Amino acid sequence: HKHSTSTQDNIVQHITNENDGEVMEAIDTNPPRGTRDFTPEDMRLRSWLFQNFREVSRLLSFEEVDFPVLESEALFIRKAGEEITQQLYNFEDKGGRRVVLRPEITPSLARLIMKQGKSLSLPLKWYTIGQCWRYERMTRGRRREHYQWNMDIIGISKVRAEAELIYAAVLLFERLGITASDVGIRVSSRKVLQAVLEKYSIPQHLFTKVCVIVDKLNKIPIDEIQNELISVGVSLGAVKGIIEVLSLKSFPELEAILGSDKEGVADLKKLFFFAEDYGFSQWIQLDVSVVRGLAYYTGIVFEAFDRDGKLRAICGGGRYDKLFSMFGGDDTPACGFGFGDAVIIELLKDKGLLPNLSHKVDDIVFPLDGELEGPASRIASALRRNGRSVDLIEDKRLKWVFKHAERIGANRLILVGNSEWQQGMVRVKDLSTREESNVKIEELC
Ligand SMILES: OCc1cccc(Br)n1
Repeated sequence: HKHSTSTQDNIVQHITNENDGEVMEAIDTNPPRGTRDFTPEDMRLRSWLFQNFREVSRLLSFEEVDFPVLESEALFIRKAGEEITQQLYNFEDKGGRRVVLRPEITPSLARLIMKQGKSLSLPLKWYTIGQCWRYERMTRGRRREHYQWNMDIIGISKVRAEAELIYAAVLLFERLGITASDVGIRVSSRKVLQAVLEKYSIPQHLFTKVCVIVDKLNKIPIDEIQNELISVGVSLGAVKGIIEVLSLKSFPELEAILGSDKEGVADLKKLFFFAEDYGFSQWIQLDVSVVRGLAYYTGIVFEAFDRDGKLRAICGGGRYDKLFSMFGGDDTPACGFGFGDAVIIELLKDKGLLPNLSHKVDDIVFPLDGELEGPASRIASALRRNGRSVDLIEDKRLKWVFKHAERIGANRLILVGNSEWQQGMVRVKDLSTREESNVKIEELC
């Protein structure tokens, strides 16, 4: 029997075990704060999404790789004040090592590439789908984990690599039924911001901090952006200049301020030129306010957004040519993107594009009475060896079995009955045509 005492968080049920009277507290059935369980229905949707990630990766000849979710904390200690490094899910393990549940994938990828060194032939195109973590005070009640599809191209310095990546994201959207009228991709280059800082002779060491602050544009009030820029040492004149450039949305405007020979402008023009051949021109737009919030981006950056403006960025990425040297390795050109598993599902819901996925089984095998359980198992295992998914049912009434067959969308209901079995037959009901017939065992598979 149970008696309940209410505590701070929830009703704690003390179930008194009638055998030895020991009071055992019922477990809390919720997963840890900020994490999710995936029921079979949830998992079908997630697997459907991930299968699309994998298929696009295959179409672009990317190879799958994987890394531990647990990483050394040192991989993510950066001084640029990024949100991602201020919310590390970090702890000390029993060996006294400072470790984290990784907040992103790219540093692990760079670590593995550095580890393999000269034995790797470049360029390479790698992808992975992995769970990433952050430890955010629950004041904001946001998730603490999500899965990210990462695509990275290492060893190509030309803008062709960014075009391949943006094309991969567009291909994924198209596969899910999303069009360029649902989603746009804002594109810019940090080299543009670099040029602005040079124009106002802002010291180079402020570059990543300025990028991280400017990434908050349209997320926090503009005067807070200005105050943060000033607080890291940017002059008021430069702040005005930065804000002005960030509002630019066309190449003529940009060239008027920076000149057309600037590397950043040339890269972007090339990307827009490639977009014609790839067929994703309708998806991309120049938007200099896009900088992305990661310290290590150095060139073209991009992020996909829903044109209704209701959701956070769907995916984002860019070029990070300095990450390897930051880790003490050789300079290696690199670019990539991350694509989370949460915002895209919200977008599909909003657009009525969620797929209708049900539990699919080929055959249900059911012995009509007790002593036919052996033959039923034999039939089930033969069918399974022939690649058919089989649900072998026992201890149920026939009425339940028929309903169950309908519920899980089985193709055939195979009833093992005495008289048929004596003739080496079983009764088969085709659940799509509703036809019933006796079938020889050997003709079943
Ligand atoms: O994209 C930022 C991020 C990183 C780790 C976990 C979650 Br949820 N979100």
